[in-house]
Amino acid sequence: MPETLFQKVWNRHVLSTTDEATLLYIDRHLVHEVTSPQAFDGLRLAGRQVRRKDLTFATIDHNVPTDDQLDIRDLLSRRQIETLRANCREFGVTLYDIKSGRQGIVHVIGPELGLTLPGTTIVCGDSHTSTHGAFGALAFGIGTSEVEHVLATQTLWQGRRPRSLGVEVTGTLPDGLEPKDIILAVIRAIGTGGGTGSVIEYYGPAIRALSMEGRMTVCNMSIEAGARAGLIAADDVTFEYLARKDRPFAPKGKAFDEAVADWKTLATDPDAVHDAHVKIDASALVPQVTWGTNPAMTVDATGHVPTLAELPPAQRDEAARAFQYMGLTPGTPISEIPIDVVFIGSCTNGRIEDLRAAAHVFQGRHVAPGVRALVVPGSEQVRSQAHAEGLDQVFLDAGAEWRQAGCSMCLAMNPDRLQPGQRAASTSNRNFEGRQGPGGRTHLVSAAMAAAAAVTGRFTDVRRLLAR
Ligand SMILES: CC(C)[C@H](C(=O)O)[C@@H](O)C(=O)O
Ligand code: SF4
Repeated sequence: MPETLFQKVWNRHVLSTTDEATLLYIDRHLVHEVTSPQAFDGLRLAGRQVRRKDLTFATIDHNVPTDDQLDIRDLLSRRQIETLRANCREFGVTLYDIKSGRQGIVHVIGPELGLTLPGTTIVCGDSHTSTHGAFGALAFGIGTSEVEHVLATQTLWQGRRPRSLGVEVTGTLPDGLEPKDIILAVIRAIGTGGGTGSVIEYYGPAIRALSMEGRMTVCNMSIEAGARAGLIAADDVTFEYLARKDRPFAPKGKAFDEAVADWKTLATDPDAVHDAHVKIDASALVPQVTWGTNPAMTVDATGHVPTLAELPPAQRDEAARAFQYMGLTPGTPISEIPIDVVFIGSCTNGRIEDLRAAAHVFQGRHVAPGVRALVVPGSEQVRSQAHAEGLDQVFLDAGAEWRQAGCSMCLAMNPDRLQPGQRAASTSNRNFEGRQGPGGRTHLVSAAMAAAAAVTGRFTDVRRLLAR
């Protein structure tokens, strides 16, 4: 019976099934400071240990300040960080702490460490765990009580097996466009509920042409389409990434070759069918900008804020609320919307290729007067790589702030926030009301588009800047 990649990985991990549920074996458990304290408390109360310390890895990302990581003034943040440290010590879990050289956003460091491997199951108390699916791993977010269950047993109960949604991306992504534009276009096409109950597999020539960084950007936002996870079959790009010498947990030598032979068997069989299928032509895309308060409220950078008449009746109420919250007049050209803040970072776009794309635009230009631009590497490794390439100097010369690693302004859980009413061009993944700070207004874009907004003070089709 032909199988999809998702079915193959799922089936490999089934330990037992009942009529309604399946017990899955978990290969890797990633942990951060926000969703783990109660899980460790639960273990302590029950007198249990972490079952597989060797498969459990923690870092600090959401609460860490990015101007000076060591200066944690917010009491709740400090307590959460100290609690994670104490829990990792007590339970013997490896922690990639601030200044370890390996700290960073959990979804950025997992792949860097070689923890994220094809065909594995990966969970974390965090919705954007879908990022790791870029390696052909079945990776998804879990709640805190499930974190406790995985800590104690290295297994996880799941309901019925999710459906498989095939998202085929054909053609070639035009110059100036980025993987972020692909995933925004996908969510725009299928809606924030388009992936509900499904695991999305992305495939097709435009996906094959992406680097691992780009594939992670795409899989990262699967959750914003309502999907349980996103997946891309591993190929030579994946194997090359995992073969690099700084991936301590990836198999080495003969074990690596054997693993590759196995990983190659995990692609979706030619005759396998997905439960549903969507096709997007990357060649026809232009840079994407969200205008509203969910990631499907997206338009072309060359377009305008929709008018109510242009929207289907079922979407009009939500749109009217979004116009108001976002302080936007329907019909306004996107290129006429001024911005106050630019945030380049997050587990969506805080990797080295994103910083390169931003630096390419910043090079020889300056942040527009009155605009604040933050560039925040997703990890300490990304930060040192950026230094090695001189990107930090490009950002600083352009008048942007060059920060330390963390979630930063992706969400308002640390000092990096929008002020009420401020409008941001942001490379992150969520734009609901207050996401980047109470009253803050978020427009999601690619790193190149964010940099273009920074230097022009408004949304500017980055292709116009690069064409000069
Ligand atoms: C804090 C955490 C639970 C949350 C998530 O699960 O996604 C955060 O990472 C986010 O992006 O909103
Ligand atoms: S960068 Fe943003 S989306 Fe990613 S884990 Fe941190 S808060 Fe969540």
